[in-house]
Amino acid sequence: MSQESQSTDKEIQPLREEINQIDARIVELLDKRAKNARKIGEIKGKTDSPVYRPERENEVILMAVNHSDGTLKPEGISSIFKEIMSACRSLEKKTTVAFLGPRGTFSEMAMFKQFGRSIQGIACDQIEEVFRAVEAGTSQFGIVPMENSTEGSVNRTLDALLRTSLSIISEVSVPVHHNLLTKSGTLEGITRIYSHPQSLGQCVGWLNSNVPDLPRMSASSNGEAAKKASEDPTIAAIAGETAAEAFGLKPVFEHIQDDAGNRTRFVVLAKQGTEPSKAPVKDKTSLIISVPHKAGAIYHALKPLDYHNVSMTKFESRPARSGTWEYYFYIDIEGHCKSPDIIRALDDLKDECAFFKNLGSYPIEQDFGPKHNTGAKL
Ligand SMILES: O=C(O)C(=O)C[C@]1(C(=O)O)C=C[C@@H](O)C=C1
Repeated sequence: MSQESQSTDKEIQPLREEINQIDARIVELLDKRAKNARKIGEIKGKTDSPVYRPERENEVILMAVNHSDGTLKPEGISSIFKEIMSACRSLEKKTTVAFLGPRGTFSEMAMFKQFGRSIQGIACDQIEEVFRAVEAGTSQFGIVPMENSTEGSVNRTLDALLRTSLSIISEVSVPVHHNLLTKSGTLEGITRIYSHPQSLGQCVGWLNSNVPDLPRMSASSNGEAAKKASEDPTIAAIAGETAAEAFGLKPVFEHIQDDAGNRTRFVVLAKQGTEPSKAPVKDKTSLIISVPHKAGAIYHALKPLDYHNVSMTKFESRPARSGTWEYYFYIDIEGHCKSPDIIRALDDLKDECAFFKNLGSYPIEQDFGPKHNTGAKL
């Protein structure tokens, strides 16, 4: 060992010793925390109340972020606490989550971001299968893509939401970076490109400029496309890094999505509902409505929101498929459906609607940008 590295080691050693002591203390506290969670689980078991409480988890994360002196980044604290709560939750009850598989999809990434790693993921082939798994009780929760910042809404999810008896209980978004992947890491011998239609749409500009002659084929998921590419050297796939790792593919080109800030928002489905979040965490409520086929109907339907001072954060239409140019409107409003002002607004809104469905209330995803601080304390 050189003299230089000996002196570096001498300087590092006391800091490592201190880290060892801190880690021992952290583990003691984590065990103590886990024992409390286990007790909470026993109490919940007596009344059959839901173990997973997204509104409480958001509150815990927000308090932890605000307690920090800023040395650790908010997103770092958030992911540490997600994993702590995931491990604690697993002592209360095993968490099962259905997602759009196979492994390596952005749905899987969103699932781990929301629930942590101490869960059992159940890979489904189709979005509708995720709904069915939760409805049938094969899985406690399901996670489905709702909208993408480049391509807009995921229509199969919107259609399945119309029919389901499940509620939306939380939302989570992940950055979506696409790569062009092959077995060899080159385009030699490649005759076609597979991906999910949404992903092909998110990369259309890049594909037109760089590989205009390669036919684009639709796959049920990016993971499925990656699987195909791993089995056939004439196929390239558009998928993320995790799919590349899962199926042993190499990138030919990285970050080929047309928008560098490309993100997908996912929603979590369950049979259970949620309770209103504690301030400063805010809730939103998702609704589907249709209005009578007459002039000014949508204007009259939305008037109660204005009257009760309720903010609308999303408004989107989808054909009712009745062949009569009628539409379902997918609406998000701020607030929880159990809070008095929202109850009043929704009562008035229902009176104006031909169809009304409350998809559920859930905590608004927290954005841990660099300047984040809401004042909540541990
Ligand atoms: O507070 C609760 O209800 C708990 O069960 C504890 C806990 C946690 O680890 O903090 C675990 C699971 C829930 O989703 C929320 C929080």
